[in-house]
Amino acid sequence: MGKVVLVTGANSGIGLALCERLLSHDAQLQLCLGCRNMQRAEAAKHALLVSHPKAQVSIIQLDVSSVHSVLRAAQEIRHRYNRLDYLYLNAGIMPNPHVDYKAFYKGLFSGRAIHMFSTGEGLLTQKDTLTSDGLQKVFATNLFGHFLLVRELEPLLCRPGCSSQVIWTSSSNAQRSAFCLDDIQHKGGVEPYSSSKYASDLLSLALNRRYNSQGVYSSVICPGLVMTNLTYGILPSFLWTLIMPLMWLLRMFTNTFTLMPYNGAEALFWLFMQKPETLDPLAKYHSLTSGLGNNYTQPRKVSTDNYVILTLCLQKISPDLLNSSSQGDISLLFDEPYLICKYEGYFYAQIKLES
Ligand SMILES: NC(=O)C1=CN([C@@H]2O[C@H](COP(=O)(O)OP(=O)(O)OC[C@H]3O[C@@H](n4cnc5c(N)ncnc54)[C@H](OP(=O)(O)O)[C@@H]3O)[C@@H](O)[C@H]2O)C=CC1
Ligand SMILES: CC(C)=CCC[C@@H](C)[C@H]1CC[C@H]2C3=C(CC[C@]12C)[C@@]1(C)CCC(=O)[C@@H](C)[C@@H]1CC3
Repeated sequence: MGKVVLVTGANSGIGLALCERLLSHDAQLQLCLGCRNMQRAEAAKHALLVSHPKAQVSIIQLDVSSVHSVLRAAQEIRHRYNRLDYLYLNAGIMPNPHVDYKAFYKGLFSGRAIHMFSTGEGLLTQKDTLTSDGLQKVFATNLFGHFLLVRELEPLLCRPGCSSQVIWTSSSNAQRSAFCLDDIQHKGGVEPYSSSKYASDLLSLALNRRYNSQGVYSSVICPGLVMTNLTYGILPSFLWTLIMPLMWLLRMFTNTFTLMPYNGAEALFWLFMQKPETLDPLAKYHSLTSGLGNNYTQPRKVSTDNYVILTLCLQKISPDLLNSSSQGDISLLFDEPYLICKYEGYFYAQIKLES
């Protein structure tokens, strides 16, 4: 049986480009596309089969923002496969983005212009909404649903004598300043995207602590700035077309302008070929494209110094261990040295504080 790979958000952008690259590399793969929209999923499957007619590609309906959908999809995946070698947690959203042009012009003439272009730091805000579970949508999509998926697929990921990889599509937009322990869903802020990506970096560290001994290795990547549905939602397309020559020029100064989904998928693909035991749990793997168009992957330390290192150790406990909990309320109970985050009295996160 070939390796089993599940990719969330596989029907477009970086996820779809990754699937193309994986199938070109290994024709024996059993590739499962985790998508919320079946029509878009079928179109993606069709496109993959046109270039790889013999490939084994299946679809699982999965809305990562919905607890019910994740639980149902995980059950179906456990039924279909007896192993999972790679779990790509790639689906992500940045709803209703707004560019702060004042900060942009200020940044242009500061010494941090390149940093601003490669991280988007301080330039973007978003308006979040609620899911039907009553959770903040960005948190539920980019982080919580994926966490539930990992937990629910544990029996396929943790197999004696075998190793598996969990790979998060994070971002260099992940910022410590956007993440607040008292508000992990980012209910009260305007940078839920940045907050959710920072939390995914922390969560990946925690997953490594918890699962490495069972052969499961978690990594985070940043694909760079890639032109996809997500980025086309930030500026009107005519503006992107206008500034495109500038973006190609900027590649000479920052290799983070990968621009094409194929390039953005570089680090995701690179990780596929690594021995997971050799990976650095404290690294974020960046897809980079040089001015001459060469792709490569570079590990950079996840920014965890100069402030408290937070380790999210997420676990599943029985409902009776927790008392009252209202639907959609991820509440935090302080229990030194842990913060316990609960959801429907069932899932909770232990956030250990270290100095
Ligand atoms: N583009 C960029 O510059 C960067 C992107 N990223 C990250 O890369 C990842 C992929 O994004 P990208 O390819 O750019 O953008 P796309 O919008 O092209 O892809 C996002 C994918 O996620 C899927 N998705 C969104 N919400 C859900 C959900 N609730 N359940 C299941 N699938 C969902 C989308 O499905 P549907 O088609 O149905 O909407 C789509 O397939 C994201 O995590 C993003 O944050 C990180 C850094 C930079
Ligand atoms: C209006 C003009 C002339 C320029 C505006 C440029 C910004 C819209 C653009 C500059 C850096 C970009 C960037 C991202 C979004 C668009 C920018 C802010 C991201 C935040 C997109 C999502 C990610 O995850 C990051 C890695 C990107 C970092 C750079």
